[in-house]
Amino acid sequence: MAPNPRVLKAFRAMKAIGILEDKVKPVLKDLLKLYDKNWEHIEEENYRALADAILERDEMEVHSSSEKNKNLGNSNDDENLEHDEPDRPLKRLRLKHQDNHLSSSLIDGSPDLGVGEFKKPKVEADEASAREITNPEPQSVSLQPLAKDKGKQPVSSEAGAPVISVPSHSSLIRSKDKGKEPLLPEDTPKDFRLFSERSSSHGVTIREPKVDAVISLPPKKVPNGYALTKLNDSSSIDEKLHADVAATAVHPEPLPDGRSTVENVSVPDPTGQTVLSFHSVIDNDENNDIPDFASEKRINSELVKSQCRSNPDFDVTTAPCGDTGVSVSDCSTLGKPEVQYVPPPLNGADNIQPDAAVVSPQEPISLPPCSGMNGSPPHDNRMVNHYEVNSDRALTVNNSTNCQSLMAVQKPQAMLNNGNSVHDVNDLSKGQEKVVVYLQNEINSECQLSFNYIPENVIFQKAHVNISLAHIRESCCSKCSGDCLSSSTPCACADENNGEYAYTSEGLVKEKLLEECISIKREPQNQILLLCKECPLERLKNEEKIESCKGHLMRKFIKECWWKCGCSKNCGNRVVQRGIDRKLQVFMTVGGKGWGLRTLESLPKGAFVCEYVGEVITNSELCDRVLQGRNTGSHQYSVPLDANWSTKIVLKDEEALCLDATHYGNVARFINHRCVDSNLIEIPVEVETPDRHYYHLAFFTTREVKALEELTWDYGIDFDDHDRPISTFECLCGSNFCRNINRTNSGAASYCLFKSNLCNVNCNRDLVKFAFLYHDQLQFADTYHGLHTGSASEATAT
Ligand SMILES: C[S@@+](CC[C@H](N)C(=O)[O-])C[C@H]1O[C@@H](n2cnc3c(N)ncnc32)[C@H](O)[C@@H]1O
Repeated sequence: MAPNPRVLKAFRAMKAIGILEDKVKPVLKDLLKLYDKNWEHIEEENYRALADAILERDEMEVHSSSEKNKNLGNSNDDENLEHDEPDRPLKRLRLKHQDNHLSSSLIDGSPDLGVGEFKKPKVEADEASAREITNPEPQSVSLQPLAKDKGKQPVSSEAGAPVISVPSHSSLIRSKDKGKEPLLPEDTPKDFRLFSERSSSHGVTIREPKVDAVISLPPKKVPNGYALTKLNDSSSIDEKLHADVAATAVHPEPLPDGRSTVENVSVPDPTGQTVLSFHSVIDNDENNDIPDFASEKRINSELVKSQCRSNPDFDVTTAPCGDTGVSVSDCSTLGKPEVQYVPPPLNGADNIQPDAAVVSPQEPISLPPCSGMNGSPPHDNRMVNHYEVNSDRALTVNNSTNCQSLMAVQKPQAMLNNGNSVHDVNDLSKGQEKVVVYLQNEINSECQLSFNYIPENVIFQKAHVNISLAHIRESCCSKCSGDCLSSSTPCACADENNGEYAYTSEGLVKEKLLEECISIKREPQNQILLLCKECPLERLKNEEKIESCKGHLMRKFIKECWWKCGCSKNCGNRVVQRGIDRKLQVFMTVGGKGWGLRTLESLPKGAFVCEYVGEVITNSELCDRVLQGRNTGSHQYSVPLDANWSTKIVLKDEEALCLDATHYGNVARFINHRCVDSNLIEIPVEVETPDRHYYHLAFFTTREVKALEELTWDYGIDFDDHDRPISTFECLCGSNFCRNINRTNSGAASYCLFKSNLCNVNCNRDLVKFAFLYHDQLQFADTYHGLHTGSASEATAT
C-alpha cells in the first residue's frame, strides 16, 4: 500500500527540525488516535502538536530514567513515578489545547484567535488526575524589578579598528568563559576600543533555573497572589522606573465572575510621584496556564503612552528641514534616557536634550525555560507558570522547570499583525517578527538574555537619519505598480545596480552581485579602499594621536523599492524590509561561543536571513557608552555604518553612525564569528535613505546552508593586532582559515589570509604580498575559490 502522503509530510516536517522517523511514528500514531484521525490538529502550526508531543515524550523518558536512578532504593518516590505513565505527554497536550481554547476566547473577548479555534479532543477519564499533576495549586509570587547587569567591563579600542564590536560572552558569569579578560585597563580612558572589540561582559545574564521534577510542577500561570513591590526611596531612579513598570499585578482577589483585576499600576512622573493608575480586568481562569499577554501588552502600551504624555521629551518631531517622522523618546526626566520603540523607527531626534546621561535599560529578556532536545515542548503547561510581569520588555519565569524544547515555527496568521493578538510567550521576538524565534539550550541551563528585542533599527537619541520623502528624488519608481521585477524594463530602483535588480524572482541575491560582495570582503587586497580625511574610527580609538585612515571597503549596495515607489509591498525588489521569514533559532553553541544563531530550514545561496538591528547611535554616543561602561560595566555590540565614509567630508563624531545591539537588537546579535569562510555575508541595503549615511546591514547566505547549521559572519577582527594587544576573544570558529593563530593551530595560511582579509579599516598590502609569497599563489587561490563558490566544507576539510 502506498504510504499516506500526510504521514510522509509529517515525517518530512519533523525531519526538518531534526527528529527522526522512528521517533515520530509512535507519537504520530498516538496523536491520530487521540484526535480521532483528525489530521488538521496535527498539521496546524507546522505540526507543532506533533513536535511538542515527541519532544515531551523524550523529556519524559529522560526524566523518568533520571528520576529512577535518583530514587533507586527509595520506595516512596516510586509511587510518584508511577504517575509518569507513558501517555502523559498526550494528556498534557490535550490540557494545553483546552487551556488555549479557554484563554483565547477570553482574551479581548475574541473567540476567533487562532488558538481559540482548536477543537477539544476526546477527554479521557483519567485526565483529571493528570491535570492535578500538571497544575498544582497556585502559589503567591512577588513582583520584583529584575536585577540589573552587574560587573560589566569596559570596551576598549584597538589599532586598526576592526569592523564590529563584539562583546565578550558573559565572561563574568559563565564558567565556560572564564579567563577572558577585560579589554582595557580601567585607567586608560582615552584608549578604548570601539569596534571589533568586546567587553568582558555582554548581554547574556545567566541564572540557573530551578529544575523541578516533572511531578512536582510549580504553580500555574500568573499567580493569584501577586504582591506589588514597594520601592524604598533609596532605590535608584533606574530601578524605580523598572520597578514601577514592573508593578503590573494581578489582584489576589478574583471578581465574582472569576476574573481578576489589574490595578495599582503606577508610572513615576518626573518628580517621582505616581501619575497613573488604572484598573483593568483580565482573565483569571483557574485552568488557564497562559498569562494574559494581551492584557499585559495593553497595560504596557498604556504605561508607555502615559509615560510619554507625562514626559515632554517624548515627541513626534518635525525636523528643521521639513523632514517628518517619529522621534525617539528620551525619558531623561525619569532620570534615564531611554528608547521607546515607536514605529516608524527612524528620525533625527534633534529636539532631545543633548547632555542626557547615557544609560540603557538592562532588563533581561527571560523566556520560559529554554530548550533542550529532551525538554518539554512549548506551550506546555509547565512553561507558563510563575511569571513576573516586569514590563513588555521582560518576562521572567520564577520557577523554571526543565529546559524546554523550542523551535522556530511559522506564526499562525491569527498571531500576525493583529493588534489584539497575543504573542507566543516563548518567542524571543515577542511577536514582532513574522516567525517565532525560540531559544534552545541543550548544553546548560542558561536561559536569560539581557537585551530588548526590536525588529527594526531605532534611533537612540542624536543620530540624524534623513528619511524624508522629499529627500528621495529620482531614485525611486513612483510610476511602477505591482512587482517591479516582472516589468519588462528595469525601473529607477535598479539603476543603483547597473540597471539590474539585486534579487532574483525567488528573492535571492543574484549570483554575480553576491560573488562580488563576497570577494570584496574576502579579497580586500583587490579592492579600492576609500580613505577618510580624518577617520572617525581612528579618532575614536585615540583622540590625542589620530592615525591616518586605514581605508574602507567600497561596498556594493542593494537598493530596494520603498514607500515613494509605486510598486506593492510584495514587489520582488523589497526583501530586507519585509523582515525575517526564515525559521531561525537562537541556540547554545557547543564549545564556548555562547549563544549562536542557526537555521532550522535549509537555505539556498543568496537568501536573506536577517538584518543587523540595533540602536542607531552616533560615534560620540558610542564613545559615551563606552566611557560609561567603564563605570557601569556596560558593553557593546556595535557595528559601524562606514560603507560611505570617504575623503569628501570630514565626518564628525556627532555625525558618524553605528548600530549598537547591546541593549536593543534582534536575532543578528547572536550571530557568531567565523574567519573567512562564514556562511553569511553582510551587504549594505539602501531603503529609505538615498544618501547612504544610514543604511541597513543585511545578512545573506554565501552558499547553500543546511538545516541546523550555525549561521556565522566574519566580523573582520584583527586577532593579531600587536599595536594594541588587547584580546578580543579566543576564536573558536573552527575554520581552517582561522585568523586567531596565536591560539589555534590553523597555520600560516590562516595568518596570511587573515592579514589580507582584514577588515575594512586595516588592510595591509605588504602583508598581502607576504601571503602570496609565503604560499604558492595558485594553491591559495584554488582553496579560496573553493570557499567562496560554495564548497566551504570541502575547502575547510582540505
Ligand atoms: C555578537 S556576540 C555573538 C553572540 C554571543 N555568542 C552571545 O552569546 O550573545 C559576539 C560574542 O560571541 C562570542 N563569539 C562569537 N564568535 C566567536 C568565536 N568564533 N569564537 C569564540 N567566541 C565567539 C564572543 O564572546 C563574542 O564577544
